[in-house]
Amino acid sequence: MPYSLLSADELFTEDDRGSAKQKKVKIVFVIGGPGSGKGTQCKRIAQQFGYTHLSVGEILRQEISSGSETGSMIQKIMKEGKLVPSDVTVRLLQQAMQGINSDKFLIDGFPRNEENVKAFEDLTKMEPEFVLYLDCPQDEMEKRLLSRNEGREDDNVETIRKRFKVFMESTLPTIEYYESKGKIRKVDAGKSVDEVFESIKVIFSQGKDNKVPPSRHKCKCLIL
Ligand SMILES: Nc1ncnc2c1ncn2[C@@H]1O[C@H](COP(=O)(O)OP(=O)(O)OP(=O)(O)O)[C@@H](O)[C@H]1O
Ligand SMILES: Nc1ccn([C@@H]2O[C@H](COP(=O)(O)O)[C@@H](O)[C@H]2O)c(=O)n1
Ligand SMILES: [Mg+2]
Repeated sequence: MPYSLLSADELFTEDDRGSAKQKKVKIVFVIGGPGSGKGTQCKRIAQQFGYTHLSVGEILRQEISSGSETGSMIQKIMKEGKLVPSDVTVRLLQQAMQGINSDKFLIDGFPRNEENVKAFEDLTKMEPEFVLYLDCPQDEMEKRLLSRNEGREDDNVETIRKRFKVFMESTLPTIEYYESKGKIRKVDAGKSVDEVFESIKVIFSQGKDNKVPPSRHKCKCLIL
């Protein structure tokens, strides 16, 4: 089945179509290693700053729960700590976004690799306003995941280590790509939940365009 993503036309509301005005949808991506606190902080950001929080991992887990063939394919990949093909991920993300009437999306756990970035850019022709990067030491992330107790099949030492490897090899280059575009807003996520949120609040409070000086994350350029 061919997958399509939100087209520019689909981003018009009924009212907007009448007055030929485009609905401006603002997107913020939230990335960080497994257990860096993406879900925890996104809940707070959504509450305080009026964003719609979409966790891509959660969207994929819902597909698993639906019992579909795609769901069983996703389940196998997740158990291995690997990444789901981008056409599947982006289609499910699109469906979730289309089902919600919001102009501010906080997309948690996306993008995870170069393929995710490319699929999103190609299909939506949209870019995030900025990318929040939760930077956390690996030993702290591992400790958090091993005491999370939410019954996730991928929260075991073996899979956690694989997820760290995928983060280093596949996700860090996407951070470098957005850094080269001046879009990374990095926070130290190794502190307490309250302290991390204090740093995040500064970023989300910087005027309507969220224009804050980019963080000084050293990186190489990712050629897409
Ligand atoms: N700053 C923090 N200090 C201590 N514990 C935290 C902190 N942030 C989150 N936690 C806890 O760590 C665990 C992982 O947090 P969370 O689920 O938010 O991470 P995540 O980045 O979404 O992980 P994943 O990528 O696996 O979905 C949770 O049990 C959460 O309560
Ligand atoms: N863009 C993404 C996001 C997630 N996955 C898969 O889901 C797993 C869990 O994601 P969390 O954000 O909840 O940690 C992740 O390990 C991947 O298997 C993905 O493939 N692509
Ligand atoms: Mg999460």
